[in-house]
Amino acid sequence: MIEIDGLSKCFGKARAVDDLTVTIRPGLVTGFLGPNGAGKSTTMRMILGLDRPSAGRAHIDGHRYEELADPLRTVGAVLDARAGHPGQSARSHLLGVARSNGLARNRVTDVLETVGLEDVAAKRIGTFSLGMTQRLGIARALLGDPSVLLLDEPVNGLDPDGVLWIRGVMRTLAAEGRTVLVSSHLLSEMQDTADHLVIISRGRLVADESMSALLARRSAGAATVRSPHGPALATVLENAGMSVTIGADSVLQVTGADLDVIGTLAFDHGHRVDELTFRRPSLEEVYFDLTGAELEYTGRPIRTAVVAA
Ligand SMILES: Nc1ncnc2c1ncn2[C@@H]1O[C@H](COP(=O)(O)OP(=O)(O)OP(=O)(O)O)[C@@H](O)[C@H]1O
Repeated sequence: MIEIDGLSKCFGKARAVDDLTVTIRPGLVTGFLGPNGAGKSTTMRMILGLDRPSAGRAHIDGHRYEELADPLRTVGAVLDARAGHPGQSARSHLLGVARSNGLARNRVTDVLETVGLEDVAAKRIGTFSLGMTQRLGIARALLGDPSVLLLDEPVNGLDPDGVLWIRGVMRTLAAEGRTVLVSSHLLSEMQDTADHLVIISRGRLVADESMSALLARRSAGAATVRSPHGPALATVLENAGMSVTIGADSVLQVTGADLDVIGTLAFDHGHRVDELTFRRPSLEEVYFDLTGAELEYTGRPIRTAVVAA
């Protein structure tokens, strides 16, 4: 379990992480989402004792990272998959990490097998593809058989096979009862992988909810209403305080009410309804609903330079 309490980090006057309080529970894949610069990496670095908090604390299984007697046995992390000397083989790199952390040699064979690198264990790391490098990073994180895993953007640059593989690994680790915290800006990837989401924006917590609860938020979803009396029904619904847009073939998109309320109003006013469905918002829509107004870096149109003749 990771317990974060009032965690803050200032770089000069800038607050990268601002009074963050959240608990990351075991047995789940928790997605850690936020726009670029939201403070995800800084938070992970503070959990791992790589950055000193300006205020607050982060505990892993009840202890600050610095207090852990055998850190690798408690927490494994992949912050930057690149590690080790490019001329070293994967096996000798892992053996070195095992030796310097007092871990049994046979763990190296175990983790090489877990990540599917046994056949290339003797190859030099420098010749590895990005996917193999990510696998090696995960092997290193698993060496101590830790109960907590932190992965910073693990699918960055991976091909679909690699993405699928990492997704499977995370799900398996969580199913084994471990705490898995994975940061990403790939929302669609999180939608398929995470059980729970922690979303931050400008260093502040904006959501800490199960994936299903987050997607069930009605604010970003809309009801589709198809009726031969579209415009008249739209007026009825608007008069009841709902927000209605009329699309092609007079199909209505309605927000601000549950389906049964819409259906009852239509019935009471004598409007036949041929379709009444609720479209669940995608994670992307919910995410922008939550963070959109607070994006640190928003795109601006590129101006074409005008060169004076
Ligand atoms: N060492 C540092 N010195 C100064 N500012 C920093 C430092 N590290 C991070 N920051 C700033 O802190 C803020 C949070 O950065 P951080 O890398 O934690 O965000 P992030 O959510 O991981 O972003 P990304 O998705 O782009 O990796 C940013 O404004 C960043 O510029």
